[in-house]
Amino acid sequence: MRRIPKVIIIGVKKCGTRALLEYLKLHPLIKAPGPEPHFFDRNYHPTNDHEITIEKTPRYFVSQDVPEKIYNLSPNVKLVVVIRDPVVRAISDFTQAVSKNEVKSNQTFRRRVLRRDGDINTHSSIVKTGIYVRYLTTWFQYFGRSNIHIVSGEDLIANPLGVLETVQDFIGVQREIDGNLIYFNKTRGFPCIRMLKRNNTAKCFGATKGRNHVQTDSATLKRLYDFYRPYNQYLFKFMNKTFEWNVLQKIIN
Ligand SMILES: Nc1ncnc2c1ncn2[C@@H]1O[C@H](COP(=O)(O)OS(=O)(=O)O)[C@@H](OP(=O)(O)O)[C@H]1O
Repeated sequence: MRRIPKVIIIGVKKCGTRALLEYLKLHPLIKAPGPEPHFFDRNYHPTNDHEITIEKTPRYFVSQDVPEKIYNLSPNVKLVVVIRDPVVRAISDFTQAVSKNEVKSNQTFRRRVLRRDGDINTHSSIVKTGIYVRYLTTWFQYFGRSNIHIVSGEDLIANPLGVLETVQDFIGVQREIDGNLIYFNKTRGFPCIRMLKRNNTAKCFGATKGRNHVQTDSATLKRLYDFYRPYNQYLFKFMNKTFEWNVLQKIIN
């Protein structure tokens, strides 16, 4: 029988999708073909699989045609979305672009997210991606609330085991991820995975995860927080849940 993934981490870019995928792979029944197989955009071929196949492709979240494509193939698929403070997400996204040399040398975070007149550049994907509620409403229209699970990226770092319990319940598998395998690594400042098969050596995520962010000024941060606030409030109402997105608040006050 030909199968497509039963669970998809659809995003959001720079919110912790890779960590979540790696943790879930510790479950004996959960298999992932690769970190980002791009099943629904580049490699649109259903595959054979007898286990719970999971894939993560953060671009799906913001791709207009993907919700319908997935729905037409698999209306009951379970979707997981990781979201974090959209201002921090934007900085993380820009930091990645800088490190990949995708940013001109005179480009700063401020210039990327603000227009010359000081208004928010709503055409920038770095800004748009953080308007989570705009994309989520489409996903909810197709898949309904019961098939979409929203994870806090901040909780995923602070309490990975707690998050994983809720995700395993959502996926419908027994809670079999061994909590001893995930531990907080002080040097990295993030949780890492203990590799039993490799003498308990640590598997931390590469330098592209949890890196130092580019610096930005408090006025830009304030503009962004003001911009996202109404969208966030709408999102919290929509989800019936609130996230504490104020880590940078002390800088702007
Ligand atoms: N355990 C662990 N180790 C390292 N990093 C962790 C971990 N858990 C969550 N995170 C956060 O994941 C952020 C990267 O998100 P993604 O994996 O979704 O990025 S990507 O879109 O796939 O490029 C990354 O963002 P930055 O800190 O901005 O680099 C991390 O904050």
